[in-house]
Amino acid sequence: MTAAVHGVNHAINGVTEKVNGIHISNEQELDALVVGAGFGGVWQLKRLRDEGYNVKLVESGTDYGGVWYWNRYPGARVDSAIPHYEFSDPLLYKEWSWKQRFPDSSELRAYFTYAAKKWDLRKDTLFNTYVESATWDEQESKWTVKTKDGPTLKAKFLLLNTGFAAKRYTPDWPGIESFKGTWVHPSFWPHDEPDLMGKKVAVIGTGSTGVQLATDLAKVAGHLTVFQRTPNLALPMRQVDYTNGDQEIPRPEYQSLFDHRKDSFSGFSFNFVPKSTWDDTPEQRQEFYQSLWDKGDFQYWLATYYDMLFTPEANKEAYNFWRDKTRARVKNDKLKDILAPMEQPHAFGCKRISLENKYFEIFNQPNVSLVDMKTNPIESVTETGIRTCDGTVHEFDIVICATGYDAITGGLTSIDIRGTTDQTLKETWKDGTATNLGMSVSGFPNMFFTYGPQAPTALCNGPTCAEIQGDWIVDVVNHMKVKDLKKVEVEIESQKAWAENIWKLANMSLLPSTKSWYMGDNIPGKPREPLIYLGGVPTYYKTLEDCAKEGYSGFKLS
Ligand SMILES: Cc1cc2nc3c(=O)[nH]c(=O)nc-3n(C[C@H](O)[C@H](O)[C@H](O)COP(=O)(O)OP(=O)(O)OC[C@H]3O[C@@H](n4cnc5c(N)ncnc54)[C@H](O)[C@@H]3O)c2cc1C
Repeated sequence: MTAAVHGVNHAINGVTEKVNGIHISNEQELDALVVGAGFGGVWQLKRLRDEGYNVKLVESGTDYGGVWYWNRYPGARVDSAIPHYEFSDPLLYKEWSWKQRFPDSSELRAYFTYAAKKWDLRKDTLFNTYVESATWDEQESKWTVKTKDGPTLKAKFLLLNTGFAAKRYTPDWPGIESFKGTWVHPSFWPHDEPDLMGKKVAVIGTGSTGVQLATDLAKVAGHLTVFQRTPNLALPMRQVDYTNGDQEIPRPEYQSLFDHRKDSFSGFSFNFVPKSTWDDTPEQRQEFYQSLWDKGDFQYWLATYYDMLFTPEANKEAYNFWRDKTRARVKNDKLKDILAPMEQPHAFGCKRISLENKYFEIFNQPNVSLVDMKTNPIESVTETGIRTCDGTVHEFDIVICATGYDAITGGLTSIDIRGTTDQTLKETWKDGTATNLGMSVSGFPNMFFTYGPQAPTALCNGPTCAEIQGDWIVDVVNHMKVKDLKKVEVEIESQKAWAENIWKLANMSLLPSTKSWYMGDNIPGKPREPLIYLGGVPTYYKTLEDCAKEGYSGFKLS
């Protein structure tokens, strides 16, 4: 018996059928099931297969790329410069050439297609396959994983690479369903590009996505209205086109660069300088800030004085430089005060810093206006547009709701995961997240995740995290095989110690002083807690290494 879902046939009751062109039997038993086809999942599928395991990858989308599969909105591009933002395998990087220093979403998708071909991944990948639930079977020491309208799979290891952005968030403004125009979350951007030329367009939200969208749409929209709740302290990107095929960093230097990503606080090849803001004279400081500013990338954020994220005065100094630079780019005094206020709105760098390409200049255009949601919030959505609290109805053909995600934990808690008790992961984390090493949870044996809570995650370059965490997970799997073990489980005491460490590090920084998704603030009812490990990649890497050397201390192996 077969059933067709999204044009895909799958097996029911144990009959082997073809899913996405690959043979899969219901309740097929695997060494590992990898969920998610972004950097994390793809790296693990490749590594585990190289080690000879029987492994499959399932992905709810129809192709590789993870966030770059979903995010096709105008202007979507990565803020991590290449070659940092790619896999470290010479088989890939020796032949792949990028067109730009910060590639756009379509180029990143092309890169994933190339990687999938080189690594021959498709034969072990099931697309259109959303994991709904996973249940631990204590007798068998295996996970039973159910997919929506698809096969059920059994695996010794459940490896979740569901990313930080799998659960979209739209505020529940009254009347959204009554809007007669197009309402879209940018990560569900239609594959058939809508024609926005001359249209009345709203972009709600000025996170990284909002900034990128607004910059691009200001060029085509008849009128663009940007709704800003919080100023984005965005930095100049300094894009470079590699039109002649020459990449900025020569290929022979790549391997060393990849090897040293783990030595950088944020997984790139730069670090905070071992100098306080006040070690320099005011003139030296201006010169140093300017040099970082000119380099573009995240350097003004993550290659600056070491005390910038930790002391309010140092942070304010960094803000003031940013503010003066930015205000000089905006002509209208009122808009200057909304976009780059004289008074620092929040700690610099404690919300995700975005990179921009002439974003602030769009507000000098006659077809662009800005609504300050701090003083004039959205009250409701009408048939024709958005009503703000001052009573104005702003009319739109299309509203792009760039309001982000239930970030970092939402993708994991959306799956009904039950471990050694009947309590789901969502219930387990109801009052706060608890993990060991930001990769595993007590009561959920043989389950690991990457780019999740209590790890460097959003403060770390994506591929760096994917490889560091993925390699560590593969080592655990190998260790279990060599020692003929069935079950690896977090000890509750090590989990408690890790949570304390997360808070301790966060409290040393300015992070808790700022409302952001790093602290769970953007989702009503979400516990307020640091979702990110602030010790930096080198310390995190060493902690993982030590844990492995000590025979996986903090874990019970049986
Ligand atoms: C708009 C945007 C811009 C970003 N820019 C940067 C940047 O500049 N630099 C940087 O380092 N990082 C950036 N990131 C972070 C980015 O998430 C990482 O760089 C990297 O892509 C993480 O890879 P991943 O494999 O962990 O997750 P993802 O790329 O998010 O992939 C996860 C995949 O899992 C799938 N999935 C989720 N749940 C299920 C389920 N239940 N069943 C089946 N499949 C599922 C999803 O469909 C998705 O394809 C950005 C993220 C976003 C959203």
